[in-house]
Amino acid sequence: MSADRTVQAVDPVDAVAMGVETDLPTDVPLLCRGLGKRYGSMQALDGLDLRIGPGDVVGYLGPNGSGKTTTLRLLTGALRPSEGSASLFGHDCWSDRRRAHERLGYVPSEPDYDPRLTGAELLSLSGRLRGRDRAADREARKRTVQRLGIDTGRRVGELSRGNRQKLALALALWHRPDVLLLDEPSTGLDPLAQDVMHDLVTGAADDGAAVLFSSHVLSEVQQLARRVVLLHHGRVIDRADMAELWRRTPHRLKAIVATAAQAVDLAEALGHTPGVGAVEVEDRTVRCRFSSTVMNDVVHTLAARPVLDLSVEDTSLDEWFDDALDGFTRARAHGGGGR
Ligand SMILES: Nc1ncnc2c1ncn2[C@@H]1O[C@H](COP(=O)(O)OP(=O)(O)OP(=O)(O)O)[C@@H](O)[C@H]1O
Repeated sequence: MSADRTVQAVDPVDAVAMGVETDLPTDVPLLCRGLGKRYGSMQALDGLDLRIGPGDVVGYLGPNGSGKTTTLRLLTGALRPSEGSASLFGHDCWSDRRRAHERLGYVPSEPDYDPRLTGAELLSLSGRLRGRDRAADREARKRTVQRLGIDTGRRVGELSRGNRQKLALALALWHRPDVLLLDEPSTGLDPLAQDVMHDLVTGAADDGAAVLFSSHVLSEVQQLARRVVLLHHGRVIDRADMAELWRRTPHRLKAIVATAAQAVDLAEALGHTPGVGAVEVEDRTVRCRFSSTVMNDVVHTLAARPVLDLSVEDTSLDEWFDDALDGFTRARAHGGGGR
């Protein structure tokens, strides 16, 4: 087999694992291969393999200090890797930073712009630095600013944390980047601004951007991410596809009916529905767990009865997160570990 055919046949991440050298693929928006970073003797990131394609949205999770910001800073070229490489569209994030970052939008965890500049000045500077200052570009900046509700006449030093975050989002998004990196993007945002941010990020992905965002807000991750990667002490300990997590993890249901007798009747009906488990009755309240695959059966059972109040909790990500961390901690206690 020729070298070219080897490159086409083998996924670059797999290729690294197999010890096959490939060129950096120019059609892959974001690729990390064995990426590592040491601060002195402390290994903050260890052997990260990650590939993100167009339109993919990856939630990057992990406890404090697990290496999320370090990864994002390696991808922006602010840090030099100690091992491995990171590339955007085939351009190395450290040695070929200028080209790598032409199509990048980045929201840092602590936006620290020159406090003397106004938002308008920063946005205009961003346009000039990108060589994008035509009427259409100025219009795009205006639209993004309006969506986020930013007063661009104020100096950065006078802005609240939330308004500085909105400005960081505008700077990252107005030019429609092909790769979007967001470090805890909802920090400081009120619920309305969080919704706008979610719409903007989803819109960018729908337009084909590859998105990697870190977050501690699991409900937000559940809403935005198509995949999740869990980091602990600098190492990936689990990865999951959100669609698969939705399918396989149970929902928790709580229904309140008018009388204790109705509660017993509902519990019996639910108990006879395949896919429903852990049915409990307490006075007028019925609780159970069910998987997404039997959602319609559960709805039919409920619809035939006089339910006064109903709540369904989606627990997929919380349970996965807790289980994965528990499993990793137990494995380490027994001398193992995981990637
Ligand atoms: N400049 C630095 N010098 C030394 N150690 C650092 C430096 N930056 C980060 N670290 C250490 O590297 C590890 C990973 O830090 P990092 O900020 O990447 O974690 P994180 O997952 O983003 O955490 P958080 O969720 O709290 O933001 C931590 O132990 C941190 O103390």
